[in-house]
Amino acid sequence: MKKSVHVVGAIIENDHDEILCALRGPEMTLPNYWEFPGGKIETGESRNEALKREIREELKCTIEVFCHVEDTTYEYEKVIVRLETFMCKIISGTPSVTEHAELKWVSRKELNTLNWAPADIPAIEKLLSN
Ligand SMILES: Nc1nc2c([nH]c(=O)n2[C@H]2C[C@H](O)[C@@H](COP(=O)(O)OP(=O)(O)OP(=O)(O)O)O2)c(=O)[nH]1
Ligand SMILES: [Mg+2]
Repeated sequence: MKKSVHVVGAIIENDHDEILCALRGPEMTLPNYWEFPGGKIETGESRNEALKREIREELKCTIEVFCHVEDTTYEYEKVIVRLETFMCKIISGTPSVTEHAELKWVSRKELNTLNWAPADIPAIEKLLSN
């Protein structure tokens, strides 16, 4: 049976209506796709706790988590991913690259110019339409 993972992704928006997009590296699973920073929820963690921990680990900054945006399940070749995304704001620190190949701030209307991981498409559509 295929492995299932439950993942939280942070849609981090700044004061210029730009969203922080992260490029997965060539050695990661789903290489060279853009995603929202975040990762798998660990046992006993809430989604909020998992998101804050992942962002501390991956971007070295602290966020506040706001509204839930999307809940999508996507079946990849080897894994089934349930991705839940939340609007977030940075409350301290500046995002720095630790695991990703690149981080960039992209305006909402230009989000569709990036090659997003398939599980992210419903969230991207929502962000484009708001
Ligand atoms: N963080 C994150 N993961 C995503 C997104 N879209 C999407 O399909 N994924 C997939 C990629 C991975 O297969 C899985 C978990 O992501 P992850 O790579 O951040 O978690 P991890 O470090 O614990 O996992 P791994 O690379 O060791 O497999 O979810 C997204 O927007 N953000
Ligand atoms: Mg991650």
